[in-house]
Amino acid sequence: MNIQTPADPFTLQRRAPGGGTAPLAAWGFANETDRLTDVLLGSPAHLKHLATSSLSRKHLREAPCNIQVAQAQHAEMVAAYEHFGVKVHMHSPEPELPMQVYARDSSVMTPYGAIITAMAQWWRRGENYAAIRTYERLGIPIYDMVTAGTFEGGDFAVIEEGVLLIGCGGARTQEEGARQVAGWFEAEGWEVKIAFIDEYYVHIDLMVVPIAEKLTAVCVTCTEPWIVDWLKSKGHEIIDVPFQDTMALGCNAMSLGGDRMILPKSSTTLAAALRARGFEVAAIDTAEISKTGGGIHCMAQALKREA
Ligand SMILES: NC(=[NH2+])NCCC[C@H](N)C(=O)O
Repeated sequence: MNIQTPADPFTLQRRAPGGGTAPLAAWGFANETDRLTDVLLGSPAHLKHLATSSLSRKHLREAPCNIQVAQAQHAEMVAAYEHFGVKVHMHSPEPELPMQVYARDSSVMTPYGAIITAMAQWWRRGENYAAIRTYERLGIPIYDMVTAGTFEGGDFAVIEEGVLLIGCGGARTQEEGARQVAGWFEAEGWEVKIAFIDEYYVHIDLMVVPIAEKLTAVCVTCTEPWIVDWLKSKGHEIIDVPFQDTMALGCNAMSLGGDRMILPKSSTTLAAALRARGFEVAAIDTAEISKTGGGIHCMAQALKREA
């Protein structure tokens, strides 16, 4: 007998106030390291190199992004997901949205539905509205929307099942937004920590990124020691990514589960550490895209992972 679970209907606010929201049946994940089946990406069709952060400003000054090369690199990344059998879903590209390629930030997927975030920079605010339309089109319910200040998805890091690390640099994710999201997940029974970071680093996913169960990539040089100790206290092994690689988005990789990883070609220390552990590694040249301030993890939103 084949009993089909009824899909959860699209709604703009699925969150049960006070906690106890049921996980989605057809979408979502328990953690960020199970086998990825569906990913949400953004098109680089309208990508522009803007001075969005210290890092992107430096590249803009020295050697601006060649957009055509960046687009070709993005296509290779898409091919890598497809090669690994991951279904790729795309936001509808809009010419007014120059940073839509960074699909991590305008929303975040959770076990209970998507959160629509609140982008800090004016040229990214429209991405939040576009994201609502994307989730409606895909039939994925929205858990809730951030209404307290700003919150960007790169600062939402599911460390393991029921454990959340929220980055708060002030310039992108503000403390008000961080506390609102923290409150929701505490009500759901999660352990939540807020990491106050310097705005130079933009988002926490520059320096702390899940690889596999109890295995996390961390730039130990720029990550507060309490975070490393906290991860270790949970039994996580840390792969230390060198500072220079980290600033080239080398820590900003995407776990596909099943000991498979997509990471930037330049991230040779992380790649060697993973290969030594028997991982299958897809190393993509994303150097041109990354001049605009983000990497592989910033460009991807896991919509569904299977245990
Ligand atoms: N999740 C991330 N780390 N995203 C990086 C986004 C980069 C983009 N240039 C911005 O400044 O908004």
